[in-house]
This record gives sequence, structure tokens and C-alpha cells, in this order.
Amino acid sequence: MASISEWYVGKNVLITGATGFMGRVLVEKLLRSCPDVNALYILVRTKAGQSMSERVQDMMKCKLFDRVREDNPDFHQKIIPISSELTQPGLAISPEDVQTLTSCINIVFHCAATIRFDEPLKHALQLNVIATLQLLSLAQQMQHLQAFIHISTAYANCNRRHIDEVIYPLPVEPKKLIDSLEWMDDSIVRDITPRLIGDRPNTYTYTKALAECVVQQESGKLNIGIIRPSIVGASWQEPFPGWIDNFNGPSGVFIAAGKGILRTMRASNDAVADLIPVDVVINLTLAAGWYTAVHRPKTALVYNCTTGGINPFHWGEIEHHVMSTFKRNPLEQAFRRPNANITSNYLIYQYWILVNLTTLYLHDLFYCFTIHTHTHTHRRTNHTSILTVCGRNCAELILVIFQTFNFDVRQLNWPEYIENYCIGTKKYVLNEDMSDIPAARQHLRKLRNIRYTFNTVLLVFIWRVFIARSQMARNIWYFVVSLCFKFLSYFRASSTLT
Ligand SMILES: CCCCCCCCCCCCCCCCCCCC(=O)SCCNC(=O)CCNC(=O)[C@H](O)C(C)(C)COP(=O)(O)OP(=O)(O)OC[C@H]1O[C@@H](n2cnc3c(N)ncnc32)[C@H](O)[C@@H]1OP(=O)(O)O
Ligand SMILES: NC(=O)C1=CN([C@@H]2O[C@H](COP(=O)(O)OP(=O)(O)OC[C@H]3O[C@@H](n4cnc5c(N)ncnc54)[C@H](OP(=O)(O)O)[C@@H]3O)[C@@H](O)[C@H]2O)C=CC1
Repeated sequence: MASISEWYVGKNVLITGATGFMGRVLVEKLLRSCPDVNALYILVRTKAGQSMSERVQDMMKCKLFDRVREDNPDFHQKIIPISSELTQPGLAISPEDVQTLTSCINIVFHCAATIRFDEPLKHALQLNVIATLQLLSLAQQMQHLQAFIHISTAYANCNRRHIDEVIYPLPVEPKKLIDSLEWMDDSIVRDITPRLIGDRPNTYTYTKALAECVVQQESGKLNIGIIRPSIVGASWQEPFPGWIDNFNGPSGVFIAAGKGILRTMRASNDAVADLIPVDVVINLTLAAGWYTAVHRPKTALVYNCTTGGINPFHWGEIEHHVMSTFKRNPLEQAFRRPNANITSNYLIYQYWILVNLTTLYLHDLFYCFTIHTHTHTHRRTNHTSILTVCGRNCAELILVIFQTFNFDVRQLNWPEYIENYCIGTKKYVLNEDMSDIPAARQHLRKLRNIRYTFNTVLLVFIWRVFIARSQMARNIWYFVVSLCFKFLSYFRASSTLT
């Protein structure tokens, strides 16, 4: 049997969502570990005033591609951008491009999605479900297609306590839902959204579950694999440790805590965090693509790609390592010293919110409203991983995989991973230089001195107010002061004697 890299030799790969976090890592890994892949066709839209080619050029300049660039400076020749807006009919792909794709593509990786939790249902449905349907329809026309890999999420079924590697049916027929929502006014859709999503927390998880169902229903003769990653974090090993380029999921939380803006979160310290490094997800995705193409399973194979079941790590432990890393490697211009904590106690949480909001307002007052960074940080995040996600297919695949596509998370050393993750947010998300760390440490010392001074002034102020009103407090105050004087004179006397 051919190895994974060998299988990709000469293959034409179609990728949606290639400009996103996971898509970029997928493109990089394919180019680096499967250098003889024929071409990567990537569906890209114009965005924020940038044309498709400008976006792709920018993407290839990214530091993520440094290793590939070193190995093959002409790697860009393998990337073929195809103009596409996934929310449009026919994915807005030109007839010529459809012709090209249907005649040459061997494997499809469908990564594109809206991952916003608060997306209006109609839009989430359009992108996460209808676009998936359209892509499947295009895939059905592909003459040489050997595998279709759909990226889902482990939280598509987060309303269940135990999640197996199967596609769970939904109470609603996805196509009927699409037809009904099409004619409905946005305000009506907004009103019925809570009823539709039921016990799922948001439109994201709901539409990802619908997408799984349509992938199953519309698979026809396609060989399908579904990857369900949990919370995707920075890279563990590849192309280098700590690669991260966005504020999604925990990354924004780490940064807010490192900057000293986020001081408390309501969550359970003992809940399993279920982070999964992005390179692990991508290695599994590529391995699943190869396995699906070679073994042609009769029904879609689902891979739960998580760490909680085999190498669990808890939010409390993450808090400890995040704080410790940012104290040793501070972020530049921190607002306060990093000192965040997770609590499940409502009253303690509310107390810290009050204290921290007061500090924020004082700070804003002090800087005359020049700092605008601390919205969103006290959103209640009661994310507790209470799911059991079963990953047998993943474990079986590990047995047949080689070092180049490592996704065996049993070897993951969490403290080291979290340290690299935090440093990754500093270097690649915030673009901060590691050589500035001494200055950042100096800044933290300054903040600590400000805090000590502020606390002392506050204490003295409170005492003064108190003393002015109570005889007993005055007596205590004089007693403490005279005790201090006695100690001082004792030490002075003993030092003159020796
Ligand atoms: C206490 C010490 C630390 C201890 C560690 C504890 C860590 C706990 C971490 C818990 C994290 C739990 C994460 C759970 C994840 C569940 C798993 C699901 C995984 C997946 O399958 S999908 C990936 C996850 N998806 C996301 O993370 C997307 C989340 N984002 C959103 O849903 C919305 O953007 C959000 C946050 C609701 C904000 O919406 P809104 O208020 O409407 O604001 P805007 O979107 O308009 O944005 C305003 C402004 O901010 C910028 N912004 C917003 N989000 C991002 C982002 N992710 N990255 C960068 N910038 C962002 C946006 O561009 C706007 O800027 P402008 O300049 O344009 O105004
Ligand atoms: N990140 C995570 O923690 C997890 C992610 N997942 C899944 O992994 C996949 C990738 O997620 P991730 O990389 O983090 O997400 P990103 O938001 O980083 O990337 C999303 C991609 O989808 C593309 N896209 C969005 N809307 C459109 C559109 N209308 N037309 C064309 N392309 C579009 C984006 O293109 P553009 O650059 O033009 O916006 C981008 O390339 C998703 O399916 C997600 O559900 C699953 C579990 C966890």
C-alpha cells in the first residue's frame, strides 16, 4: 500500500476555506510533506477591497510558509486560485473553472464555514449547509474524484453527553428547512431560531450538525470522510511550535489575560479543556483523505479529533500555565499584571467583575478615554467540556500512519504546548518581538509598583476616614504606631550594642 505522501503524488486537490486558519495550515502541510502533489485548487473570494490574486499573494508571503519557501521557492506555482463566493448560486464559479475542476480534481477538502457563534441563522445556513450541498453537487460531477473530506466540529452534537463517530439524525429534514427559511422574512427567522436550534447553544453548532446530515444524504457514490475537531489551537510541532494567526476560541482569551485585561472567567477549573493543535487536525485530515480514497468506505467515516478522552487537560491547569508563561514572557504594554483566574462560584465571579470594571473605568478616566480594548472580555464563558467524545476511528488510523503525519496526541506535553501557544500569540498574532521582553518585564514591574502605591494610599485613606469617626479605631491605630516605634528603637539599640 502506498504511503500517504506517495498517494498524493500527481494528485489535484480542491480546498475550500484555504485562506482561513486551518485551510492555510492544510495548504502548507500538503506542499511541504507531499511535494509531488500536482496542484492545489483553492476557492477564494474577493474581500475587504482585495482581489482574489492579491489575497493569495499575501497568504503565500505569510511566515507559515517559510519552511516550504526554503524547500521550494517556486511553491506558489502549485497553487491555483479559483474565484468563488460560496454563498452565491453555483458557488459563483465560472463555467470554465467548473469544467477544469470536474475534469481534474482527485480529492476535495471542504474547510470553509462561518465559525461565528452569533451568526444569523439564515446566513449560517447559507454558508455552512447550502454551500456544502452545492459543493457536493459539484463533487458528484467530478470524473476522477476519489475522496471528499468535510470538516465539521466536535460540537455539532454538543447537546449529547456521549458523542460517537456516527452522524446523528436531526428532528428536521435539512432540505425542507432550507426551503422554508428561503421565503421567510429575516425577522421571522430570528424569532423562530431558538425553537429550531433547541438545546444547542448557537446557530454555528446547529448548522454544522445540519451540514453533516446533508453530507450523508447527498454523498451518493462519493467516498466521504468527516473530521470533527474540538477547540483548535496553535500548532504543536509543525511547521513550527506555536503557530496561530487569529483571536478565535481560547487564543483571544489568552491574549486578554496576558495583557491583564481579562481578570476572571466563569468556568469550571476541573472541566476538560479539549484543545487540539491545528497541525494534529491537519495531519489527521490528510491521512483520512488518503485512507478514504484507498479504502473507499461504504458509508461516511467520522473521525472525532479531540484530546479529552486520551490525554485530558483541564481549564484550571491551562489557567496556571497561561499565567506562568505570560509572567515570564510578558506581552508588550500590558494594561495590568497578568493575574486571571477561573471560578465557578457566581458570587466570587460577580465580585471580581465589579472590582475589575471599577479599575477599567478608573483607567479610562485616567487616560481620558484613549484605550478602547476591553469590550467583550467579561462575557460569561461557562464552557465546560462535559462531553465524552469517542475516537476509535482516529485510534485505528494512528496504527497505519507514519511519523510525517503524526496525530497521536498521547505524546502531547501540555505545559510545553501551552507555553509555545502563548508565545505564539505574542509573536504571530500580536507581532511582538521577543527581544522586547526585558522592556515588557520592566513595564510589569512599574505596574506592580503602581498597584502597591495605589493600595497603600487607599489603605491610609480608609484608615484616616475610619479613625476620624471611631475612638476604638484610633486606639488601634495609636497602638500599632507605638508598637512600630518600639520595634524600631529596639533594633536601633541592639545594632549600637553589636
Ligand atoms: C482566565 C485565564 C485564561 C485561562 C484560559 C481559559 C480559556 C478559556 C477559553 C474558552 C474558550 C472557549 C471557546 C469555545 C469554543 C467552542 C468550540 C467551537 C470550536 C469551533 O468549532 S469554531 C471556532 C471558534 N469560533 C470562534 O471563536 C468565533 C467566535 N467569534 C464570534 O462568535 C463573534 O465574533 C463574537 C465573539 C461573538 C463577537 O461578535 P460581535 O460582538 O458581533 O462583534 P464583531 O464580530 O462585530 O466584532 C467586533 C470587532 O472585534 C473583531 N473580532 C471579533 N471576533 C474576532 C476574532 N475572533 N478575531 C479577530 N477579531 C475579532 C471584529 O473584527 C470587529 O473589529 P472591527 O475593527 O471590525 O470593529
Ligand atoms: N477553529 C476552530 O476552533 C474549529 C474549526 N472547525 C471547523 O474548521 C473549519 C475551518 O475553520 P477555521 O479555519 O478556524 O475558520 P476561519 O474562519 O479561519 O476560515 C474560514 C474560511 O472559510 C472561508 N469563507 C467564509 N465565508 C466564505 C464565503 N462566503 N465564500 C468563500 N469562502 C468563505 C473564509 O474565507 P475568507 O478568508 O474569504 O473569509 C476562510 O477561508 C470550519 O469548517 C470550522 O467549522 C471545527 C472545530 C474547531
